[in-house]
Amino acid sequence: MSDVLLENVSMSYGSTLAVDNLTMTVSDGAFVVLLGPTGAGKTTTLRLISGLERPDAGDIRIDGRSVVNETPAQRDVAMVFQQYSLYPHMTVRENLAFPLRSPILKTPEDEIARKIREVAEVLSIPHKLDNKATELSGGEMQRVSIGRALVRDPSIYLMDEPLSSLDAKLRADLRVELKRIQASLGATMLYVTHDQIEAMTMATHVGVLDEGRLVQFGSPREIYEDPVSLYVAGRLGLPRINALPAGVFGGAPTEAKTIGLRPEHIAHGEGKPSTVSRVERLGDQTRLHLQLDGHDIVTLTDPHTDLEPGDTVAIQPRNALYFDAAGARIA
Ligand SMILES: Nc1ncnc2c1ncn2[C@@H]1O[C@H](COP(=O)(O)OP(=O)(O)OP(=O)(O)O)[C@@H](O)[C@H]1O
Repeated sequence: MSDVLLENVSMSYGSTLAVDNLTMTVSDGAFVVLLGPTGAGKTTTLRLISGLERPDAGDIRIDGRSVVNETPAQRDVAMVFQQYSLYPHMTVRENLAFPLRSPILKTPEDEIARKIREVAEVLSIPHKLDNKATELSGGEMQRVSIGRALVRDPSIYLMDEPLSSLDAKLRADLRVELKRIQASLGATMLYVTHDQIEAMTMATHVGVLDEGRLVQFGSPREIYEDPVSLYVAGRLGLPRINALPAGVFGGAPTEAKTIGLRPEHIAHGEGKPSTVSRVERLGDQTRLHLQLDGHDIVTLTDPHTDLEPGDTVAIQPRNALYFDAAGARIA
């Protein structure tokens, strides 16, 4: 596996600047998750590294070697797309073997057989190896797509929401399995997801993109606890961080325009009276929707709470984050 470095990389589609002067290192063995809303440039970043797109400016290095003039095959990256992309006329076994038989890798047949067995086991598809790709369910096809990357030992795995089309149980199982495989292989991974749990549990580092720019890079915990802006604070955490006018509870720094309160950073029992507007019981947690001076707030409460809409709850902030008028963090 390898270090992958993007250095001042920019790329436009026509007049749309998709990636804007992006500098980022994916270190050997790191699991980097890219976060950002739709259109932020996540997929384009993966396509630039894989060689499916060429940067207009900047350099991309794999293990110190500039790869911008190399073909995707020469770069030796493995990409998994959100939508499976299998060869429909081939069996699962042939699909998995395909990348290993490339003229560049030329893997011996006994090793191909061993790798296919291993990967099929991990992905729970050994009984499907002789099926045609078209004879699989959507979830099975996506597992084969992931398997096609995992049979290889590329310089980096690039995965674009690989689990998003799977059902909840399979997604949870494969999340744990992918993380285990990555850690045990010491694989370098760049992974796009909108899933909060995947980002928090799989990533060693999170990169937050905003309109093609990297606005923060750090451990999931840093991004969650110490965001540089309101935009970054809104990318991690479910329910999302509450953003309210800075003065609602008093005591805000003078420059502050907005107070950011994560659901778990709202203490109940003392402070300003708020009105319960909705109680959402999710089983393991109960979300409390509150109204305070005309603002909606979402917080968490005891799963067995007796609170009902119309009740009054006194609340006060604990560990608030403050942001200025431009959304930059000031405290
Ligand atoms: N083939 C294309 N032609 C023209 N514009 C494109 C093309 N692909 C992407 N774009 C534009 O480039 C920008 C970045 O797109 P990109 O797909 O990288 O975003 P993303 O963060 O991956 O979004 P999503 O979460 O929806 O996948 C967007 O404004 C998008 O509309």
